[in-house]
Amino acid sequence: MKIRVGSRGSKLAIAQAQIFLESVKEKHKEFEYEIKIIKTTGDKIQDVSLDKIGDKGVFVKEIEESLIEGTIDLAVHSMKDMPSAIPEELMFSAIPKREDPRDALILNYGRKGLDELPMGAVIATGSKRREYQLLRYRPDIKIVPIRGNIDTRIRKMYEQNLDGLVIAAAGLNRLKIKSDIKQNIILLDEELMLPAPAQGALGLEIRKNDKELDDVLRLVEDYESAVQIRAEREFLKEIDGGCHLPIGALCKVEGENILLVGLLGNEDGKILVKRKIEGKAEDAEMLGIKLARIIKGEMPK
Ligand SMILES: NCc1[nH]cc(CCC(=O)O)c1CC(=O)O
Repeated sequence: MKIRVGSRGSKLAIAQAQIFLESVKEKHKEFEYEIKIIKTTGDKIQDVSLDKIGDKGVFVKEIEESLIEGTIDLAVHSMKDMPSAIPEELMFSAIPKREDPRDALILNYGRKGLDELPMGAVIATGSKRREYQLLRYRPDIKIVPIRGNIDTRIRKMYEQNLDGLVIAAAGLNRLKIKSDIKQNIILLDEELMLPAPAQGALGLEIRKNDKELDDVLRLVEDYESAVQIRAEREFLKEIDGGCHLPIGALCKVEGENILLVGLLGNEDGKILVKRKIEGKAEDAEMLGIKLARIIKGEMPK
């Protein structure tokens, strides 16, 4: 079978589609694919901050239209960029093994670590979740906004002589970006920096009626990743926040049990509520909803 796969044109989008598709080929010898690049609204508008151009849908709308029209059969997305609701005609297939969910800090030349940064050091991020959690740990740090794909962000760090940049470890790993003489990459512990719901996971979007493709993709399902994503995405959906609020979630699986940590803050970051819940893996969705309700109940009106 030959599958037409839609992907955004960024290096990261193409790399993660290829890495994933090669892993399917290993399990299913007859599997063949071609990648079609689709330019989304989010890719076209590069100079506007994301909270101003609308919801998460800006990176997926054109790709979903191609799926529905039938010009592609599969879209490989970063699950964390996916809105809670997808079109009726479509569904997510299997959840493959998740990359490292943590955030990483890329430090410019000579900077040793977060604790060693001088007072008033300048760190770039466009995410409220990253900004406010970093400020909790180091209130003296100055946060500046940044946009663009991973290479562009790193280039801007050098050009503007910033001290560092927060970015998803998954993206760095997939693009094989490592520490070197010019930059030092450190992973941020989830205690300090709770990741975005589903960070590091892929969302495999297909047509609901494409049973044949769904069966093939099920070969690469990863049980633990699937449970984590169910809990974290259900938490996100119930929080119903939008990208102007800091929202984080991370689920850990221990056999049949899970531990889910969730975070919600207000717009200016003065309030950050972080709580956890434990239970059975089979109740992942319900626990996500329950935790979201607990946290929302603690937010001042
Ligand atoms: N928001 C953009 C985006 N979408 C997915 C990733 C990284 C890969 C992933 O989390 O799956 C990134 C870059 C980042 O957040 O630093």
